[in-house]
Amino acid sequence: MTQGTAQVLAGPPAAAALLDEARRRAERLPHPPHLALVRVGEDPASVSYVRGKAKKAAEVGLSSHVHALPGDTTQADLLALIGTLNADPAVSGILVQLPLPAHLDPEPVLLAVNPAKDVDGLHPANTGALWNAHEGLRPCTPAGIMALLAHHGVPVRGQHAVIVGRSALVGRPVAGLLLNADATVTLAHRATPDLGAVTRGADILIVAAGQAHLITPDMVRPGATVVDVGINRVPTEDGRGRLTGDVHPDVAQVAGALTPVPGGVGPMTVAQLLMNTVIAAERQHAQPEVTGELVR
Ligand SMILES: Nc1nc2c(c(=O)[nH]1)N[C@@H](CN(C=O)c1ccc(C(=O)N[C@@H](CCC(=O)O)C(=O)O)cc1)CN2
Repeated sequence: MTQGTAQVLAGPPAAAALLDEARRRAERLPHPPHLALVRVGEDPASVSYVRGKAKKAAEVGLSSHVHALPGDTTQADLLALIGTLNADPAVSGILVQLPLPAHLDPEPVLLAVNPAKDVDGLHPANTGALWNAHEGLRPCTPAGIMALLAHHGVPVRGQHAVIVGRSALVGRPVAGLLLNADATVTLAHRATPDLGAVTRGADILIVAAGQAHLITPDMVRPGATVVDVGINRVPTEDGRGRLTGDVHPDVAQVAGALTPVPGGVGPMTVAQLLMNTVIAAERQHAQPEVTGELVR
């Protein structure tokens, strides 16, 4: 590490290691694990993320199918598809790409996925397992963050981790994972008074607030590890826009280590999804009664 410039916690090498492990474990199964990707509507970011997931699945020897439903799909039709995928023993994992169009309620949809096939880790059976440190499937971005820290040798045990943002997709579950890894955890959010006073106490600062450059250098303890989960598209003169994180680039002058955007946490989300699909397939192979309609 150069003085005054944070070590870069790059996502691609950590993601490659996770994908290698997924490929090796998938090869040991009698059939390639199958991932069902459900997308409703044509939101450009969702189209791109789902395409990326299917492409990476093929690269590691998993089969996948994109169930692309029209934007005016009803809640009943979406639930019927989930029911069909739950009942199909050839389907190892089911992912419903978020966000869903505004007329659909995501909660009953996530609740309908068989927890054993819930490779997004968002079913209450899996979030409950996470908070009780029981076996289950863990949400992809949070588990990817833990794998990224481990890959780069960042210790977690005994560290004070501060998380900014309490979303179901990132903030809440990453708090549970850090707690399970013996960190002392503080969860900050939009109602936290004097956010800087809280973030300055962090050895590990995880920012998932969805607000470009929310975290400025004065809010970071010198030498801290900073994980930027933000993906904000900001306008550029050429009209194409540019991705930037929730952490101001000048934080690199203060932090000990920092994840870039893009190229940090993002690739870990996809790699962890494929790892989760392999884990789900392994458990279903060992315990076939959790597939099909028997367990909901
Ligand atoms: N059902 C889910 N929906 C969504 C999730 C999720 O985990 N489950 N996460 C996000 C989107 N997402 C995956 O779905 C995702 C976001 C970002 C990346 C990524 O690799 N980002 C790149 C930049 C990509 C770009 O140029 O646009 C990076 O950060 O380097 C992958 C997946 C919301 N929905």
